Amino acid sequence: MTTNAPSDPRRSLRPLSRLLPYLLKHKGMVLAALAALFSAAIITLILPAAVRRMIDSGFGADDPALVNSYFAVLIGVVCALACASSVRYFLVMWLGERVVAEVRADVFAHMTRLSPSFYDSAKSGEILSRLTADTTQIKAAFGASASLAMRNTIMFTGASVMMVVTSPRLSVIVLAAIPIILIPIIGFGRKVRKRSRFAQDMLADASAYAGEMLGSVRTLQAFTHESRSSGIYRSAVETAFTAARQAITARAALTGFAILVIGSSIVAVLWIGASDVFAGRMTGGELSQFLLYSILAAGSLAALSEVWGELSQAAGAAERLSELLEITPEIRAPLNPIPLPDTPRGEIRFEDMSFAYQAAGNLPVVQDLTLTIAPGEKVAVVGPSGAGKSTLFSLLMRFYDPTSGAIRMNGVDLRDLDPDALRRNIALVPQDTAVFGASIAENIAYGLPDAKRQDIINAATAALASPFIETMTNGYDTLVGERGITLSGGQRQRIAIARAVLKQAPVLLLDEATSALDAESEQLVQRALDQLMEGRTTLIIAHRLATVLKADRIVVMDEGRIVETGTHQQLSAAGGLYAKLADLQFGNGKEAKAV
Ligand SMILES: Nc1ncnc2c1ncn2[C@@H]1O[C@H](COP(=O)(O)OP(=O)(O)OP(=O)(O)O)[C@@H](O)[C@H]1O
Repeated sequence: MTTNAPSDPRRSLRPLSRLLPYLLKHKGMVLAALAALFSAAIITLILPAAVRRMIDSGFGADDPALVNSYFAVLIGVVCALACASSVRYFLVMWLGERVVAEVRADVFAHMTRLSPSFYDSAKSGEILSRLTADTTQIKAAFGASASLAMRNTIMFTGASVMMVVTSPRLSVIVLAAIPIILIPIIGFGRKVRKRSRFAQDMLADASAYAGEMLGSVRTLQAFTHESRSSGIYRSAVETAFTAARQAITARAALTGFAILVIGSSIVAVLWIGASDVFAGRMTGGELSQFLLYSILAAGSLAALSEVWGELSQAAGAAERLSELLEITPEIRAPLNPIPLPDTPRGEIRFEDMSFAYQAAGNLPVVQDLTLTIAPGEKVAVVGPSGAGKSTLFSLLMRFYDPTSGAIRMNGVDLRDLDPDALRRNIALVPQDTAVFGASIAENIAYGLPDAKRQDIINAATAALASPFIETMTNGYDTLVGERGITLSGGQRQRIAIARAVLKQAPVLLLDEATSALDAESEQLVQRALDQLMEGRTTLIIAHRLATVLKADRIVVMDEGRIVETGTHQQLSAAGGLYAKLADLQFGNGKEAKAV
């Protein structure tokens, strides 16, 4: 995956424009926020002028009544400022939260649609870090930094103009200090950005590592890997800390420098201004007004330097998210998909098909495979480990497209079908059953969330899962741990079979569906599966040949090719690979006949 390389020069804020459509969905709120932003800035800019008039006309004229009325107006101005600022804060933060909620939901929805080939090489921990850490940065940018940037730009421009209007002479001193501050800000800022991006990359890697390790905590402990894992994580976190420390050092130096230059220029202004007041070249009120404007201008400039760093970090985050959103799923529905009939017959044809996984360097895994499976036929696929059996199932589900040749269902090339429609017609019992941290009933109804409770119970009964479910504290409403950790392998497998029973699809794919069951349960579940297979096109992968004896046909695969086909008797008699496998398991096939 192309990720956030620290050397990547992401200085521009352009990636943030990718988020504009999200903002534009809430035009009313954006306009209201801008109005509040401008009002607050303008009111703040009015304040110094009001102070000057109060000093010059009130104190200067020695008129307490005037001073009182000025104070009353000032309180009104402060109230308006308070209202505008709190409305601004609410609207801007609301927009930040809203945009991020929508970006997160869109990125997740997009990720669920990416083909399995993407996940063959992607790190899920790293993607999670983008979904959480990067979106949080964007929230900060939209919620606070963008509004701060706008507010401070308005304030800086307004205060600078007002300074020149108030005293062009003193303005020269303050404005001369600006380049002295800006030049190091740009230099330091670049360093800050580079180091903090690096710190984030290291943290993302560390989170990916932590996610993987904690997800397999039993293996970690079984192999006493605790200290090593902790050490690896600690050193990643330490590297992130070092990078963050360098960024902080640069930022601290920058802050000190900015305060020194700004403070000195203000003192200089005050000094020169005071002598101007003594000499009668300006009034005390004018000096106060100028001073307040220069403090506002300096404060805005300092805030802008800080915000700039945050905005460019957010731009980096937006870019990382855009990268994810720009990945197009390899498997997509065609523009005009051919509809499958309401009750498809379930005929499957592999036509001179070859396939290679990109992630495995395009080495052919299935080669020149031709096979037709009639509707309702039960075909067993056997062969040594790594022969390409599960890959056939993945291709049938259209998780991948063949490199050459075609696969057809009811005569239609899978690439001409909508993948959703295709998958609705296939029930898969995979090798590694995925059970989720939800209730047992929700897990069984995973493919059919609207299923009736009675249908769920019937499916569980058929899959022989009801006896263990009924002994659980809350029966079908019992929550299972994350990834079904609180269930045994056999229990998980029965949940998967119940799922397939509930789905009632015309094509059934069983990949080692009973491998985790004890002999007795296997026989019972097998009976349930026999019933389920009735009238359905079924492909069965099984290492235990006892499971495949009842198949209408057995296909033997080796190194991605079909090497034999026939019934158990025919293949045992042929003396090929199947006979060898059967011999190893049954001893001359004698016991096989007994099964
Ligand atoms: N997602 C993947 N990315 C890259 N290579 C893969 C992927 N899945 C499987 N392979 C490779 O493809 C080959 C066939 O794997 P497959 O799982 O289809 O074999 P199998 O016959 O089902 O094996 P088993 O009986 O052990 O399940 C193997 O060499 C495997 O390493």
